[in-house]
Amino acid sequence: MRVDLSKEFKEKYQKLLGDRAEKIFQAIQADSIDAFRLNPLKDDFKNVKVSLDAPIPYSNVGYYGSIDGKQIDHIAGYLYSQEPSAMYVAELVAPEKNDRILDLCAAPGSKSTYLATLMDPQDILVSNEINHQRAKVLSSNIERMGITNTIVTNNSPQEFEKGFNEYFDKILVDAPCSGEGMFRKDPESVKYWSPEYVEQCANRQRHILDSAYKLLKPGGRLVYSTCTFSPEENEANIEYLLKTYPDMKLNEVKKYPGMEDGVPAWGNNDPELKKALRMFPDNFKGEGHFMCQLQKSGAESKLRIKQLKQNLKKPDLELLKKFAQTNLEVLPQDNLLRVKDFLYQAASLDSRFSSLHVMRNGLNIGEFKKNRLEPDIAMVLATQASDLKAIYNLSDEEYKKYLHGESVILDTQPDFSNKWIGLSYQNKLFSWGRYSNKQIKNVYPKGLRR
Ligand SMILES: C[S@@+](CC[C@H](N)C(=O)[O-])C[C@H]1O[C@@H](n2cnc3c(N)ncnc32)[C@H](O)[C@@H]1O
Repeated sequence: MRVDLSKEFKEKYQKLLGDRAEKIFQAIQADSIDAFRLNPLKDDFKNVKVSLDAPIPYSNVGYYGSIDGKQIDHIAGYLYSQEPSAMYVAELVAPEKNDRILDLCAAPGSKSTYLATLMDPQDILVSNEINHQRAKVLSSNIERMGITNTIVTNNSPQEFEKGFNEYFDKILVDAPCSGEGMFRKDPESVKYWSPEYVEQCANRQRHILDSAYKLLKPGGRLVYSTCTFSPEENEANIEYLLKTYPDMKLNEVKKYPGMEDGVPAWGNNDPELKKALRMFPDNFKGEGHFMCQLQKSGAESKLRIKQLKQNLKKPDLELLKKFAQTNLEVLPQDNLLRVKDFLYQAASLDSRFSSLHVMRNGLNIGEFKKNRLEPDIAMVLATQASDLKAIYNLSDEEYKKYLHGESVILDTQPDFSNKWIGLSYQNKLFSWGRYSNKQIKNVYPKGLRR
């Protein structure tokens, strides 16, 4: 589809880029570049039905090419579709052992799901999204990828300032922006563009950066990224940050072929701005992006952390034990938290999180119903086959029916005596099934059926 660039847009970039502008306008009319990532949280993560012939040079898990959202590799969380430029953002965050990381503008979750795979599973990722509907999508992507160390929250950046000042070692601000770098991927978005919209975005981004600064520990690292070209939302905002907070400095980052320096003339001519990184689609195999890594100076002060107690009462614990004895090889023991009727293995028990709108804290194990615990799909997606007592691998026909919401009638009577069965297709676990009398009852969540 042709991207209808406005006269104002073209004139702006002709002024900024001279002769190069025409090349970029042409690149915006070309096809966007598809890519995907593997999920190393799975033991057999390379066991996917998609070509791995074209690896992305700056990512250990990224490949050029497109995937089918209906294939089991996607449904079971082995694959995540993400355009190639965006993959470098998580690499710039570069998680380290014992980090507490905040992804402040996280939906639908492509950076968070990448970050989680670069982190030690014991360390905490807070994945926040201000918009409730988008936060639900984020939460379901975290679930699909089998991630267990993440707290998904639905708050504004300002709401974090009440309890989380100087709390995070690394913060990612993948800011809401005018999206100029994504015009060819989403040609409709060009309709929202205007100089006033760019200004509005820049203004909102500065507010988000003000909050992020407060939440960052001294010594901590902030990564700022946008998928837009505009100087106002990029170099000018970094210039604002450096001027407002003199303890913030830009770090040098590795630039692979096609990655370009930030443009000092698009800020206040500070040569430091060269340390930022730009990707233009005429010169880079990906969409248009800006990103940079900043560091806050100073030494970290000790924070007092009040831990919530595990709050599982004896009868709940008995139900969990009963469920685990029949269905699991391991009993979840640490960080058990009951929230209403739901049982979580919490990523964090820090009481601060009670002040936020938490949508998911770590692994959702299941829901207490009358006299039983019903496991949640999150558990099966985060589990390796060896952790389950019973698994049934569906045939092509059974899989189609199961995804559709039907139960599976078995010809034989397997040794499943009323168990929760891990269901797989092509040997990839993707759901629970409840076995009873030669039938596997369908418990696939309605929202995921197709
Ligand atoms: C570029 S998108 C994030 C993409 C995401 N990081 C990913 O990789 O999947 C920016 C997000 O910021 C959110 N947002 C909008 N206004 C915001 C605000 N004032 N503060 C924080 N986030 C905001 C949007 O809802 C949107 O989900």
